Amino acid sequence: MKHLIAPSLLAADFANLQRDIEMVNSSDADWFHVDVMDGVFVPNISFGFPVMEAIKKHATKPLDVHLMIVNPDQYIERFAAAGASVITVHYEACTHLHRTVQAIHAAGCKAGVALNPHTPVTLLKDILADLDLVLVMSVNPGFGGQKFIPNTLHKLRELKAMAATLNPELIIEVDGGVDIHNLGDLIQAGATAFVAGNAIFAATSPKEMISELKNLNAGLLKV
Ligand SMILES: O=C(CO)[C@@H](O)[C@H](O)COP(=O)(O)O
Ligand SMILES: [Fe+2]
Repeated sequence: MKHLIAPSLLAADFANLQRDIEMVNSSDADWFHVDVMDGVFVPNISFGFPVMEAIKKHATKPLDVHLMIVNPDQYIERFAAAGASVITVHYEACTHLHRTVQAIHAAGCKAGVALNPHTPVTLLKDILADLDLVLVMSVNPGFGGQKFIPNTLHKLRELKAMAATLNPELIIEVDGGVDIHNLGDLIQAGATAFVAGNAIFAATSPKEMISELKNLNAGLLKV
């Protein structure tokens, strides 16, 4: 299956959000990546329900919601009601991760778990079969426009090997510092979905950059 591209609206122009959403609607992108930050789990605050509901009103593609918040359980149903298709919680923010994943599924969404750069993928072994997606953070969460951490490539390879036996359908998403230069290596390492903020919205033509990212021919790269 062709890899998925999820432009991160964190890098969009919030004063022209509808324009940027419509650009993504008409592009080769697959999902909208929606970064929710609470100022507690991460040292930054992005936006909450009113903005997400406004995004949902205009978006014609699924919302891939990345919750960088403590106590995500408290808000699963509200994020589902606000239009999330995928809800990803952080491993580091969940005491009862299995229960949280069940709650995401009960709310009718795909369930994802995100790992900070320091968190080993092996910690997901006993829950991998219950997940739809694992999001491997390739920067420390909290900000767009950061530099890609190269160790991510090892983590992706390890996760791909684990998923081959435990959950072959798993979507392996990578988030942070992804661009046209490292995308090929990331595909080869096993990632199947790519978040990109700066690489898209700071490009001369964001829509063309989405097409370049989407159509990078992984077939020409030896997987
Ligand atoms: O979750 C996050 C940051 O915490 C990301 O989704 C960023 O928004 C990605 O931005 P770039 O690194 O691609 O600019
Ligand atoms: Fe994100």
